[in-house]
Amino acid sequence: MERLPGGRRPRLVSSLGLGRRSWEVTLDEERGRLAWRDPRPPRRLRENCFVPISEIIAVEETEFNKKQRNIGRWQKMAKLHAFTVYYVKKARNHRWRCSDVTFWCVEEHLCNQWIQALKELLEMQKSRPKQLLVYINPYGGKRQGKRIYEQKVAPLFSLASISTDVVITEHANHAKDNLLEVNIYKYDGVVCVGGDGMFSEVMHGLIGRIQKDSGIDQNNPKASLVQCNIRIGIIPAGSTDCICYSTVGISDPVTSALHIIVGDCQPLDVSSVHHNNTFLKYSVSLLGYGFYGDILKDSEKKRWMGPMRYDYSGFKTFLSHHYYEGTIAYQPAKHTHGSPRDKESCRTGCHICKKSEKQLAEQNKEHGLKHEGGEEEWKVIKGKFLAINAVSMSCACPRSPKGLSPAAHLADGSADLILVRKCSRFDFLRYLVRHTNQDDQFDFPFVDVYRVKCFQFTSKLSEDNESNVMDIGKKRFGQFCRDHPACCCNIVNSTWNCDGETLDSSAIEVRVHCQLMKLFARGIEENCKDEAAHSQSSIEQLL
Ligand SMILES: Nc1ncnc2c1ncn2[C@@H]1O[C@H](COP(=O)(O)OP(=O)(O)OP(=O)(O)O)[C@@H](O)[C@H]1O
Ligand SMILES: CCCCCCCCCCCCC/C=C/[C@@H](O)[C@H](CO)NC(C)=O
Ligand SMILES: [Ca+2]
Repeated sequence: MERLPGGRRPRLVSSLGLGRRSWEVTLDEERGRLAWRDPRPPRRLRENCFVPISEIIAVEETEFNKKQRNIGRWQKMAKLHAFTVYYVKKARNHRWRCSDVTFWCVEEHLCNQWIQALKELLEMQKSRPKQLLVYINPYGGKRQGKRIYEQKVAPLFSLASISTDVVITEHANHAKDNLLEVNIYKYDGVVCVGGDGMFSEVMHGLIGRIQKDSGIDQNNPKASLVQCNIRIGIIPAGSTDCICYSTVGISDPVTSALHIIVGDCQPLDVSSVHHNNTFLKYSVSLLGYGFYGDILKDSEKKRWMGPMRYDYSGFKTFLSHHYYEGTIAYQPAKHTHGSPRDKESCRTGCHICKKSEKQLAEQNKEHGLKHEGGEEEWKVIKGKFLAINAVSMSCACPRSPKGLSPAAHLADGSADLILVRKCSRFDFLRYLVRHTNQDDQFDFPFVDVYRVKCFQFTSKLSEDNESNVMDIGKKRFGQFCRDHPACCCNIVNSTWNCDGETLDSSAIEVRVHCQLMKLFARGIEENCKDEAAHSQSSIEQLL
């Protein structure tokens, strides 16, 4: 396409065949879309059909006769030339699918002009990945990771001309260790096929590698960590897939692959967890002590059950009704404008996360990598708790579509700290059930929620018994109590559930790092079936 003054491109408008009819097709670079309309539509179809260029997956020359149905006299009169545009079609519940439309014409030159113009525009989509490093956990979830990748994802990557290096993991920590060695900088992103645990591995590998290459000591809980700009894509094939669900709105491999192909980018908060100046773990979803820690600990022994293990251990843990005593100290997140009791949730283009992004940029400009603002007031809470949950995102998942904290933000630099105090089994059940319906799960006298930027937790046991000798006794006592399932006493420690991995230390120090990493996602889109998809479906009815 020739350029107009100022580098602008003209619109490319042609009359092209689509099905049996002739359509007016427009490639409008300024509006960023490919549109087609029937110049003489029946009354019920006076719509313009369009696809945003940013959601076109690929364009290919098409061998017309193989692909098309009989289009009547045109086919007999001349050799036809055709091209197919593959694009994202948005279905219900945030599901994306790859759809296609084939246009034809008699002139070869016109067909080539269209293919070239579309390819040039796709080349200009700079955020799209060209080379990806893929890790597949063959044992996650229902052990379908390899099949899902090969059958549903690889063909889409190949259609979009993305080249991949694929590693099928052979043991736990394979991906993490590998990321510390390989030349990660030649890739535009890393994809993990598996569940939250697999994502956590890849995230630890990437963040750890960036800190190592930048000379940052991860053991220092006050260090300002260096942001990781290599995006991670999640192809869900795990048991909970909470991180995928909370950032895309659905756990569906094809939808996630398409978000990777179009080059989406969603920044994500990451919490660091330390104990005594020793780095333990990073977390992006749930850090849970008590109920979720106990479920995880029990379910790890039942991995052979697959995703069902969480239901089994969940029921068992609910019946055991253990509570734990301890002290929590936290610093409120004063920089962010939202509250955990907001009615609005974090959605694509969220203005609260955008404000945090701006603040972060200003802060980095002023202070470089030096950590600031550590001396604000701490609030202290002591008590007996059934659950202590800190979530950096909503933690929505198929079991709980609004999540543990429905108004938590993906990238605002804060976590929601949820304290569920000792209450009756019946009340705790009411609290749990509210995760599955529209009622407010924070509207109970025994539940408190705070938006925090950091917190510390020490169990009563760690406070009381600090010496090694006492530690041995404590472990023995713990064993004793576990041997009597009917006992609900609080003299044992729970474990922390850190994004689905257990942490044995019950005294921890947690800090949220605003937007430390990025995903191939765009957050959850507002739940309306968009105009383009609507028009596309009417077109399909017509063809
Ligand atoms: N080849 C392997 N063999 C054994 N374990 C592996 C292998 N590859 C990865 N892992 C480990 O398996 C753990 C669980 O995997 P993954 O998260 O994919 O599935 P899941 O636990 O079923 O799902 P979720 O985390 O969503 O509940 C990860 O923590 C990862 O370290
Ligand atoms: C009787 C009805 C009870 C319904 C209880 C529903 C509550 C479900 C909430 C699930 C939240 C899961 C948060 C995600 C945690 C993940 O990090 C982790 C690893 O995948 N998964 C689990 C289960 O720990
Ligand atoms: Ca957050």
